[in-house]
Amino acid sequence: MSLGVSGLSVTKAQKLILSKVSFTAPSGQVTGLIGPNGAGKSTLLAALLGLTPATGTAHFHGLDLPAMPRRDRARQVAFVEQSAATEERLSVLDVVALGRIPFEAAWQSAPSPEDDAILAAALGETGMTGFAHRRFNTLSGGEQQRVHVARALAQQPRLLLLDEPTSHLDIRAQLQLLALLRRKAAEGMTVLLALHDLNLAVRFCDHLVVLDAGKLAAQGPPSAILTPALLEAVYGVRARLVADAPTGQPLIVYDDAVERISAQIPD
Ligand SMILES: Nc1ncnc2c1ncn2[C@@H]1O[C@H](COP(=O)(O)OP(=O)(O)OP(=O)(O)O)[C@@H](O)[C@H]1O
Repeated sequence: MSLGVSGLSVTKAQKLILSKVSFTAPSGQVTGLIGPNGAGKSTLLAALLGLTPATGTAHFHGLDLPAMPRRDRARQVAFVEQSAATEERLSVLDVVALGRIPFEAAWQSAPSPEDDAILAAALGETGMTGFAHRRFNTLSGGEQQRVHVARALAQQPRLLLLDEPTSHLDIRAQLQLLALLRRKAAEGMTVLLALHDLNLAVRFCDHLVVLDAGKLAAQGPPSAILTPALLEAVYGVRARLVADAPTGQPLIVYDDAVERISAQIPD
C-alpha cells in the first residue's frame, strides 16, 4: 500500500503555495521530495499531516491522513521536522520516549519494558545510545537532528516523513542516516523525505517527486526523470546524471561555469 496524494492544493495569504499536486510514494520504498527553495516541500509535508489547511486528498493504507484524529495518525505516521522545538529540560531519552506517547494507555505513567526495548533500539540505530542521559539542549545541531530521527523511529510508524533530515549532519552521518532509511524501507516502512542534495537523492531514493513553484514537475525513478532538461527547467543549472566509472553509482555532475552561476545572482 502506497501513499497516494491527489490534487493537493494549499493557499496561504491569498497565494497558491501548492497547486493540485498528485503523486505516489510507493510502499516500502524511499521517495525523495526535491525542488528548489520555496517550491513547497515543507508545505506539502505539513498538508499531509493536516498541519496546514489543504484541499485534495492524501491516502495511506486506505486512511485519509489529513482528516485523521491526531493520536490515530501518530500510530501510523511519524514526522521529523526541519527544526523541531523541544522542551529544554528534557533528556535525550525523554525526547525519544515522546515517540511512544501515541501508544500509551491513559493510566500508564512510565514506559513499559517493551517501550524500553523500543527506545534502546531507536537510540542504537541512530548512534545516540551514549547520549541517552544528556540534556537535549546541550547537544549539537546534528546530534539533535539524530535524536529527532530516533523519536520518530520509536513511534514505529508505517509511514515516515522527514523534512531535510540531513541538513545538520556531516557526510558520514548523512550516509548513515540514508542507509538506515533504506533498511527501514526494506523492512516495509514507506519513507518520504524532502532533500536538497541531488547526489544523495539519486543514490538512496527509489522514487523522486519533483516540485517546482508549487506544482509537480516530475515523478518516477531518479535515472528516468533527472534529465538535463528537467534540471535546467527546475533548478536553472546545467547538470547531467552520469554513472561513476569504477562503481557504476549514479552521480549528478554540475556543468555550469562559475561565471554563468555568478551572473544569475540577483542584485
Ligand atoms: N504564511 C505564509 N504566507 C505566505 N507565503 C508563505 C507562507 N508560508 C510559506 N509561504 C511560502 O510558500 C512557499 C513554499 O514554502 P515551503 O517552506 O513549503 O518551501 P520549501 O520547498 O520547503 O523550501 P526550502 O527548500 O527553502 O525549505 C515559499 O515561497 C514560502 O515563502
